[in-house]
Amino acid sequence: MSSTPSSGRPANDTPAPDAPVTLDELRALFDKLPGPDLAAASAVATREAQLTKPAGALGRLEDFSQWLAAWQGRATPKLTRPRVAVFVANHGIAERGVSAYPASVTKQMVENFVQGGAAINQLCTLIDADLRVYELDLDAPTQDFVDAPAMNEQECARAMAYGMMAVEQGIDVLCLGEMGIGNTTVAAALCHGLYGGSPADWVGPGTGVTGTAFDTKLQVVTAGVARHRDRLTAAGTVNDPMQWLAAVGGLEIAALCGAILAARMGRTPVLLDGYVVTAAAAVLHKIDPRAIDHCLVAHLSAEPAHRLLCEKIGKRPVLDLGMRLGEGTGAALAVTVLKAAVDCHTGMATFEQAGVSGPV
Ligand SMILES: Cc1cc2ncn([C@H]3O[C@H](COP(=O)(O)O)[C@@H](O)[C@H]3O)c2cc1C
Ligand SMILES: O=C(O)c1cccnc1
Repeated sequence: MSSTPSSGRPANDTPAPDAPVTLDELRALFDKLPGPDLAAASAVATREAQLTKPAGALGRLEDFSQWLAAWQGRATPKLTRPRVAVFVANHGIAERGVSAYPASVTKQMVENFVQGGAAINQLCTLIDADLRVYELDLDAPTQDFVDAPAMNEQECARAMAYGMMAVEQGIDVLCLGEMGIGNTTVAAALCHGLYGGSPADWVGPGTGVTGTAFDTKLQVVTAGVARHRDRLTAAGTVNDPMQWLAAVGGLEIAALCGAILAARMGRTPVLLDGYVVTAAAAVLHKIDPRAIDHCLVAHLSAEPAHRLLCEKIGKRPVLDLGMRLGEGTGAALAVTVLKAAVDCHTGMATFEQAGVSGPV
C-alpha cells in the first residue's frame, strides 16, 4: 500500500505500530467510542440565541454549528483546516463489465489527482483543504465476490487500519471520498446484505451503465449476495457486518470504515460523500447506530439508492445538487456550507453588542 503526497505534504504510509490489525480488535473499539461534547453544543446554542436574527432563522446552519462544536469538543467551532482523504482501490468484479469505464481508469485518475486535474482538486483549492490520496494495492484487486470472498479477514482488517491513518491531530473536519471503478456495484451488494430488499433497490447507473450492462450489474449483485448467503440470517440481512464487508466489500471501503472510526476516536467530525462512502458508513451503523453520530451525509447523490440508504441510517444530506461523481466532491462542497455556519456563529454580533432590540 502506498499513499500519494499532495498539496506538497507527505502522507503517512505505514500503519502505526499499535494500529488494530484484527477484526476483533477493531470490533473492540465500538465499546470505547467517545460521545459528543454536550457542554460545547449547549454553549453554541446559548450564543446562537443571542445573535442578531430571529430565533432559528439560520435554519440548518445553526444545527451544523452545534454539531461541529459537539464533535470537535470545542465551545467555539472552527473550520480552518479541512482535510479531504480519497481512498483508491480496484475490484475483481470490475472485469464483469459492471461499469461504463475500464478498471484502468482507477490508476489513471490517481495520476490526474496528483497533477491537479480532477474535480476534487478544484474543490480542495476552493475550500483550502489538504488533499490526501491513499492508494490500496491497485495492482492487486480484490477477488471477484461472485466467486469468492472479496477479502479475507486479515486483508479487510489491514485495509481498515490503513484508513485510520488519514486522521491526524489538528484536522477540523475530515471529508471522505473514493475512486475505484466498479465500486457502486460493491456498494449495492453491501447495502443489499445490510438491509435486504431486492437488488434493484440498491443498483443504479454509477458512471452511466444502461441496457444489458445494467442487467449484468443487477445479476452480479444478485449472484454475489447469493454466493455469500451463509453470512446472512434467514431474513436475508447480515449476521456480522464486518464479515459482510470482507465478503463483498472493497479495500477502499474498508479503509473508509477505518477512517470513520479513527475520526471518532480523534474527535474529528466527518463529511461523508455520496453513495459509496455512505455504504461504508452503513457497515459501522449496522454494528452500532451511534458509531456514525459524528458524520453528516454531505450531499444526496444522483445514484438513486443513496436516498434509501440515507433513510436507513437516518441522515438528511446537507446538499442536493444532482452530483454523482464520488472522489469526495460532495463532501468538499459541503464544507462551504459548514464554513458559512461557523462564520455566522462566530462573527455575528449579539443583540446587546449591536444595540438591537430582542423579541417582544
Ligand atoms: C473518469 C472518472 C472519474 C471518476 N471519479 C470518480 N468516479 C467514480 O466512478 C466510479 C464508480 O462508478 P462505477 O461503479 O460505475 O465504476 C468510482 O471510481 C467513483 O469514484 C469516476 C469515474 C470515472 C470514469
Ligand atoms: O454517489 C457516489 O458515491 C457515486 C456515484 C456515481 C459514481 N461514483 C460514485
